[in-house]
Amino acid sequence: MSAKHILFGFHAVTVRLKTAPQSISEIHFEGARRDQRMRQFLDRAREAGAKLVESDGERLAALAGNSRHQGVVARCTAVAQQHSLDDVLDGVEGAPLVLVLDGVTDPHNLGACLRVADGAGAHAVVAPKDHAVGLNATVAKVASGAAETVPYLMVTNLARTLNELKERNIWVIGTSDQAEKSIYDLDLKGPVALVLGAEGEGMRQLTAKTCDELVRIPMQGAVESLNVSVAAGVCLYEALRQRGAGSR
Ligand SMILES: C[S@@+](CC[C@H](N)C(=O)[O-])C[C@H]1O[C@@H](n2cnc3c(N)ncnc32)[C@H](O)[C@@H]1O
Repeated sequence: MSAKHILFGFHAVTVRLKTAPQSISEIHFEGARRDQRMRQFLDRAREAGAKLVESDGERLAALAGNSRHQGVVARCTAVAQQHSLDDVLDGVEGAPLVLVLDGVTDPHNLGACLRVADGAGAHAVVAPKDHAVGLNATVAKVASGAAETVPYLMVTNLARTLNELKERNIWVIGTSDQAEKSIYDLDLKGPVALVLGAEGEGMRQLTAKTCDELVRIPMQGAVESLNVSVAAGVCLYEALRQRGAGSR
């Protein structure tokens, strides 16, 4: 029998409803929530044929293991992630926030990046297939659940994907400790993709050239750069702060 997993929050469960509805055995929802987002979610879940179980906030928190469930918790089986960029971005409400990792091969770093992406509410993490680590057990453990909640897209051609993001009016911002402009001088409230590079070399040249803009995180001490997951945290949380979600 396949292992049971818990998914929670509108985004994670909606993505799973779209990509693998058959993997969801039941969705527990907070009956007291009757707002438009919940009504739309329940309509979508019914359309997908999901079994719905009415519940309350306390029981949902026990099921999810925390209180950040937004009134929606799904019991499901694990599936291999098969998201497409279109699947993920079409379901986004508001301005997309995407993390792109060019050449992160250390599973601990990928796990930590997924974890911080989840924390900051990023809609997806994108990486090149031939230049990255996959979602292995170490990644999943370090990610602390975020490997299930954040869509991880491994793409064949990263530069092409960055151009597709631009076609969707997503501003592609590369990061490098050599860049002149500071991340704190950017307006990150609109649709953005933040591109980070590999542990040793940083972003590949073509990746950097494809970005709309390059920015640095100010460094005050003797070291030149931050660990990639720390840099991802700084950038994503600056976007979150600017979007006014920092006090939640
Ligand atoms: C360990 S750093 C690699 C440093 C490498 N020397 C370079 O040229 O980018 C890994 C990644 O974290 C991000 N990063 C780390 N420190 C940064 C900083 N101070 N400013 C901007 N990005 C930074 C960049 O995306 C970088 O490619």
